[in-house]
Amino acid sequence: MLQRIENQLRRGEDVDKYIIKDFENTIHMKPPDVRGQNALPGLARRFPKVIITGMQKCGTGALKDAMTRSPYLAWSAHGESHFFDRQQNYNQGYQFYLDLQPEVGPEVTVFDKTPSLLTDSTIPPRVYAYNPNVKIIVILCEPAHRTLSHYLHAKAMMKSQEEENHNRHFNHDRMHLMNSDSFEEVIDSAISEIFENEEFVRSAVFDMKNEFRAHQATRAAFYRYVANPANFERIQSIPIQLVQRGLYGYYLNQWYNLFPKENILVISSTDMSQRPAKTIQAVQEFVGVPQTIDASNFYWNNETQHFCVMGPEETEPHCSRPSKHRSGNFEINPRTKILLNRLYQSVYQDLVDLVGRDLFADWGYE
Ligand SMILES: Nc1ncnc2c1ncn2[C@@H]1O[C@H](COP(=O)(O)OS(=O)(=O)O)[C@@H](OP(=O)(O)O)[C@H]1O
Repeated sequence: MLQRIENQLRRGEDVDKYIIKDFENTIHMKPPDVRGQNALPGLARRFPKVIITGMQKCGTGALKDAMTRSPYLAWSAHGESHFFDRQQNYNQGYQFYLDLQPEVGPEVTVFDKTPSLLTDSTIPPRVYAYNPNVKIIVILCEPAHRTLSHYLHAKAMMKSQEEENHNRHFNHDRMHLMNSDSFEEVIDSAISEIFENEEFVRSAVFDMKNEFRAHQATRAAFYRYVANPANFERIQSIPIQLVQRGLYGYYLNQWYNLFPKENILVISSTDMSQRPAKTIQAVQEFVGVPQTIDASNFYWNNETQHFCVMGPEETEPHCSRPSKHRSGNFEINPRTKILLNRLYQSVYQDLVDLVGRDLFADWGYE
């Protein structure tokens, strides 16, 4: 298995020179019997054949809600498994993962949705070691807006955790930033930290007087930062995560290096949001289940400005909750938008090289 992963990782080029390959001690070497378990007759827990790996805050919840309307698709009643990305879960092995799954018939495909999987370099080899035939779904959204949505989400989570006096998986040492600082201040401080040792790039990114031309240097410095093992712990802190998780091309490349292209479906959050029926039809085709979810399962909700999903008959409709924390209620200030655009435009081509530009025309990057 290890040799197979190493051979696969050698296929990629260019972006790969920044990629971490030191995963030997981080994976379970013996794969589970996915095929045998999933072929059991009658009701049984079944291993996920499909994983929605991201992107966090890009509409993974809406995608999951729509998918679970199909009688041929099911996900865990425990919610996001965090099996591959939380060491305490992964250490417990595949039986632990199986125990989280729903009991369903053999005609049902179980899927996992854990949107924090996409942007952690240790995860793709773990998922490959689990099942090299697994199908991966990734939903992507405009990365600058994603940082805002992630910030609001983190703040709201932190507030509710404080209220519950509940110390879950947040890094409280660094969370002081989130308590007092505005979104703009948090982004400034994250960018300063990422380019702490890259004076030329840092000055260029923050320079509002001159046209930004340092795309190549910014890309290289950003990738050096995320690939440096000395930064792995810092990357887990919310201020850095907000910015680092927009490196879609860099992280997607690690999945494409391991898995066949036809096993990865990348969709756009704009499509999910504006054309949910078409999107979910593409998902059903990719997963290989009968087309049971179509336009009749969606209706527009003016209050949330999103489609709600309904059906089959015996189930309640579901609409995303209107909330004052929704990023659609906020504007990013123009200077912060420029900073974030400079970063993400510097790395945009790596994403385009993998999945083309058609999906992202509405980002305004061209
Ligand atoms: N129905 C529907 N269709 C498409 N997109 C929708 C829908 N409802 C919500 N949204 C968007 O999803 C954003 C939340 O993304 P996630 O569900 O991936 O968040 S999470 O990572 O699971 O917390 C969420 O971001 P925020 O509004 O900032 O919360 C929305 O932009």
